[in-house]
Amino acid sequence: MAGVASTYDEPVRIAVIGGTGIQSLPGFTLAASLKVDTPWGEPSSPISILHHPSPSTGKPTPIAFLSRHGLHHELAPHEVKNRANIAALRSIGVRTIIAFSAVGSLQEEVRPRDFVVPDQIIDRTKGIRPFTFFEGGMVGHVGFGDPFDTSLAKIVRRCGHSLEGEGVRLHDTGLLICMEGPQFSTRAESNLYRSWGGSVINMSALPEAKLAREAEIAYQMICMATDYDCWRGGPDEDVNVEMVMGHMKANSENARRFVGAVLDELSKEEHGQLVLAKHLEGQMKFAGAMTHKEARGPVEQKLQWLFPGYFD
Ligand SMILES: CSC[C@H]1O[C@H](OP(=O)(O)O)[C@H](O)[C@@H]1O
Ligand SMILES: Nc1ncnc2[nH]cnc12
Repeated sequence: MAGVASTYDEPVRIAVIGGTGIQSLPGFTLAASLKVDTPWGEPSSPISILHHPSPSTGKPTPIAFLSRHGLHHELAPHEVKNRANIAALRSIGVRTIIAFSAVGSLQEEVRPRDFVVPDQIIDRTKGIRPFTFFEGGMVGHVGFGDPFDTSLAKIVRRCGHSLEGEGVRLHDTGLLICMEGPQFSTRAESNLYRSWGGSVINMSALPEAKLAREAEIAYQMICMATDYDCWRGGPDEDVNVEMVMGHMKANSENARRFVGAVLDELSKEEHGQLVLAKHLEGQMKFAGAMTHKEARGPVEQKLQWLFPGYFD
């Protein structure tokens, strides 16, 4: 990009991952566009560093923005460069991610254009996406009982509620089904997920959330419903891309306001420790050091890159 810096000297702590219909975050000042190479390859898109004025100090807080499906939505859900995305964000200092996703609703009360802050996930991906940093000679296990960061979730919910009455409808919790795709579900699958108590469905939460946890990054997804999948009506009402994009476009202003409110709040000094994910710091030093030094395989070098000093 002509005239835009390709480096950024300060660590960037907060990132937004944009999904379907959110390939950029207008209204912020573009300070740099970074091409980060990682041992897992290049991320889905260059990382934009945006300046966001902190409401408490007035100083600009840098925010990293990454477009999950590429700058022009060229990556299918199973082609998203999840490991490179998370590794690249961690390498520039990111410890908090707000991820955005267009989802199908599995419940009547979750209406198209409603927002949901999910608190649980059921994994219905098919194991074809690379889903861990810990393979190829170093074994690591990390807790995932709460797949989203519970402290971050509280802030996100508060911000969403502050916009209620201005066109934003928010559901505080939800069970997110993450399916493989790219084809949408069958009616039988959609009804099965409803019988499990599923609230919403997408194709992108995993392995993104798992990799963020492995990378010691606090992660919360904000979902926006765009359809009722295929359980509710006849074939005429089934989800299709036009429907998803139509609702995303019509409600994009609210989505941006929601993300903006969360960034305003996270930029406050009082959230400094949370934004640095101090509660997760160091967990992989032990979880990832299971494999005896002499027995480690070639992945060790990659993990040294991701966690400098952890596995010396
Ligand atoms: C275009 S509909 C299916 C597509 O939409 C969602 O994308 P994202 O989560 O990145 O907003 C869903 O996960 C699928 O990838
Ligand atoms: N019905 C649906 N299924 C999976 N992902 C989606 N994203 C938006 N709507 C969806």
